[in-house]
Formats: sequence, C-alpha cells, structure tokens
Amino acid sequence: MTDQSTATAFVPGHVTGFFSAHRTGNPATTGSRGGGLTLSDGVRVRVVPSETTHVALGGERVEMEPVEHVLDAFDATARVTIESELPVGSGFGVSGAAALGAAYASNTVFDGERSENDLVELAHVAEVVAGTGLGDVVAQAHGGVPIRVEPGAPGHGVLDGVPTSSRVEYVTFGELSTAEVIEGDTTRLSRAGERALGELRERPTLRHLLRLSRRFAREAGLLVPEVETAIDAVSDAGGEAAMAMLGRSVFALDTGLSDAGYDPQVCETYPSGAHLER
Ligand SMILES: Nc1ncnc2c1ncn2[C@@H]1O[C@H](COP(=O)(O)OP(=O)(O)OP(=O)(O)O)[C@@H](O)[C@H]1O
Ligand SMILES: CC(C)(CO)[C@@H](O)C(=O)[O-]
Repeated sequence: MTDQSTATAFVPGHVTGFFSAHRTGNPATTGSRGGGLTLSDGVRVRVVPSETTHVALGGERVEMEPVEHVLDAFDATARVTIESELPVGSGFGVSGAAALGAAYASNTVFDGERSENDLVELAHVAEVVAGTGLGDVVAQAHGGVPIRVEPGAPGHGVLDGVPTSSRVEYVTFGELSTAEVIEGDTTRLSRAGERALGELRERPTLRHLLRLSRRFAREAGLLVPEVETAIDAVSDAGGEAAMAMLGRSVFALDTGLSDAGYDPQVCETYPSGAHLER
C-alpha cells in the first residue's frame, strides 16, 4: 500500500452527437466511432479503501456495474463517492466517467502501478461489459471535442479532435436506456454514424459536427419528441443544437438554448482529459 489513503479524480462529461457501434468478441476492441464534446461539467470520484464495497452517487447508495468491475480488477474493496454535476442516464457519459475516475483513483490508493493507457482500457472494458457505453471513456480520457476515428481502448482505438472550444448549454427531459439501444439492432444507426464520421473528417468544425449530429439522430430513428421540439426551436432562433446520445437531452453551442427561451445548464467544452486531483 502507498501512504495515500484516499484519491480523487475528475472526469469531464461527454455527449456523443453521432456514433456507429462496433462489436468484436473482445471488449477492448469493441467500441464506437463518432463525434462529440467533452464538458467542463463532469464527475468527481473519490476512492477510500474499505472492508466492503460501497458506491454512492450524490450521497445515495447506488449500483454502478462499471465501477464494480474496476474495483474487481484491482482485487479490492472500497468506499467510492461519486459527485456528478450531470444527470445520470441522460447521455452525458456519467457511467463512463465514474468508471474512469474510479480507475485513476484506485490505481493511486491500491498502488496499482498501471499506466494511463492501462487505466483507460480497464474503464473502457468495464463500460463495454456492463453495456453502459462504447466510446465515452476514451473520449473522456482525451478531452476537447473528440472524434473517435477507430473503435476501442488505447492501442486499438484511434482518436482525433476538432481543435476548438465553446460555451455549451444543455437541457434534459429524462433518461433513455443506453443498454437497450446498443444491445439491440444497430445496423441503421451505424450506417448513419459512419456517413456522418466521413463528412466530419472532411470538414472538422464544431458547427458541422452539430449539423451532422442532427441528421444522425433523425436517420438513426433516435429522436424523441421533446428533444426534436427543442432542437427545432434553437434552429429557428439561429442557433446550433443536437441530441445527446443516449438520453432525452439537448446540447447547444453558445447561447442557443437560452436564445430559444429555455433555461439551460451552462458549461464549456473541457480542454483536457480525465485527471487525478491533488
Ligand atoms: N439514479 C440512477 N439513474 C440512472 N442510472 C443509475 C442511477 N443510479 C445508478 N445508476 C447506474 O448508472 C449507470 C447509468 O448508465 P447509462 O449509460 O445509462 O448513463 P450515462 O452513462 O449517464 O449516460 P450515457 O451512457 O447515455 O451517456 C447504470 O449502470 C445504472 O445502473
Ligand atoms: C453508446 C454511447 C452513445 C452511449 O453513451 C456512447 O458510449 C458512444 O458514443 O459510444
């Protein structure tokens, strides 16, 4: 053991605008391609070794399978405290953030001696095995406005990014089950996602990412009515908005949602990836 008895990591939120799903027999090479934004609103994860495992989110005890997978990999039990500025189950990658934050913090308190890539792989595999995500973890490790060019954990996946930053606004109308969508038939959404990725790579700008994301949500058949109404209202007010995959949530650039008369949460794209806090 190190003499450090507690560690805390911060992981930015992540909204996916469009994606395609890629499954192999191996969770490290399974993942998604796509585009999205990391957010300065994120998740703080504190790990303290303990006789039994106890995971709390916002002060309430919760089941969070990806976090439990991470602790199992360290062969450890701990009290894991998750504080999220973002709603859970609504397309902001909270489960991926919890897994990645738990991996970074556990490595410190359990003297794991794993490298960053090893920890990202561990959290990515935990998310894939739990069925809660395919690409949030690698995006959250990267930061900025990540483009997932090839799927999977470090060493398999390839990331690029849109070199920019922006104010971001978001609203949430409720949850959507990630597992139900990604464990179902993904043929249609993946076709739409691949097309969007090709076009984003030709013109990697934030406005283009938002436009391609809007088209993706429609083509993939994932739009829900209240999300569609909000996106249309932002467009009518001259702004750029899209649906956060996979939730009943809308994110917009700059003051897009405020200009359309909504009362959104406000944050920014996050310039860097997940990290331990001192
Ligand atoms: N109050 C809660 N509401 C929703 N999920 C919860 C809650 N408490 C714990 N969980 C767990 O959190 C995880 C949520 O994962 P899910 O992938 O649906 O959401 P997310 O990571 O926030 O968003 P997304 O993956 O859609 O970007 C699941 O493992 C679920 O069991
Ligand atoms: C599947 C997903 C949309 C769930 O948040 C995300 O993990 C992604 O883009 O791979």
